[in-house]
Amino acid sequence: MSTPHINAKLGDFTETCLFPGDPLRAKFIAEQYLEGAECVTNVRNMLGYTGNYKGQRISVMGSGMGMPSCAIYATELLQHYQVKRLVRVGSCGVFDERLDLNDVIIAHAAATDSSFNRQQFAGLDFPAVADPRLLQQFLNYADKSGSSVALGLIFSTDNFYGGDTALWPLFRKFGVLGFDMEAAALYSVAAQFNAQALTVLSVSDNLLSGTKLSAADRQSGFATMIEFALNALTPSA
Ligand SMILES: O=P(O)(O)O[C@H]1O[C@H](CO)[C@@H](O)[C@H]1O
Ligand SMILES: O=c1cc[nH]c(=O)[nH]1
Repeated sequence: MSTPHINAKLGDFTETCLFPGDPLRAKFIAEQYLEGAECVTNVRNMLGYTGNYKGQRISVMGSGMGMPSCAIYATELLQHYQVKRLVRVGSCGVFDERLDLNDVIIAHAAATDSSFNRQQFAGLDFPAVADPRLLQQFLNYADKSGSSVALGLIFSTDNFYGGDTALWPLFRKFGVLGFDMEAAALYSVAAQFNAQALTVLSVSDNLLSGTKLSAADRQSGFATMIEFALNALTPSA
């Protein structure tokens, strides 16, 4: 079987799939962290892999950038490939002086400027929230391992370059830690298919200081976030 955007066979994906935006980050995770990783899909170079981490099978696939792309891959994985759990391991920009490059954030919910969720939900406001059991699992692992993670809201935007900085005080007041471009749609697509989703982000852009990671670091860095997510998903391994 295949879908318009995935050419894997049924059974090639495991129930749990890491879901970075960058397909080359997916390749990096597979090659650096998964034993026996095999590429299971490559349509449009949106690479997906399955391998073993500490003896447990796990998949990783790119989502692309932005909510429309993320929603296409999430839908096909959940609807056709029997994936049950999507964990976004993404990058983000922050405007909070307590956070800096490479810090790790867990987004328990996402506000958005996108109309995607209203289109999904009959024009009404949808609460884009992480799966509570998966969130608890990650928080428990953070406590147990002493991992430093910030827990908060994220703002998923359609507009990487055009954000209005005048909104930052409002966002701060409401607990928004930073920006990504996918979490809000990922959470509604997961809800639609009764699946679990969580977003973990590593800071790539400090919007206050203007410091930012290189393209190479966004592709092949983020070890703290990647190892945190893999270990939180395999706590007994
Ligand atoms: O690094 P990824 O996971 O792609 O996430 C962030 O990076 C991209 C923008 O550079 C957007 O997709 C944004 O959400
Ligand atoms: O959405 C994003 C991702 C990374 N950095 C940003 O500033 N925004």
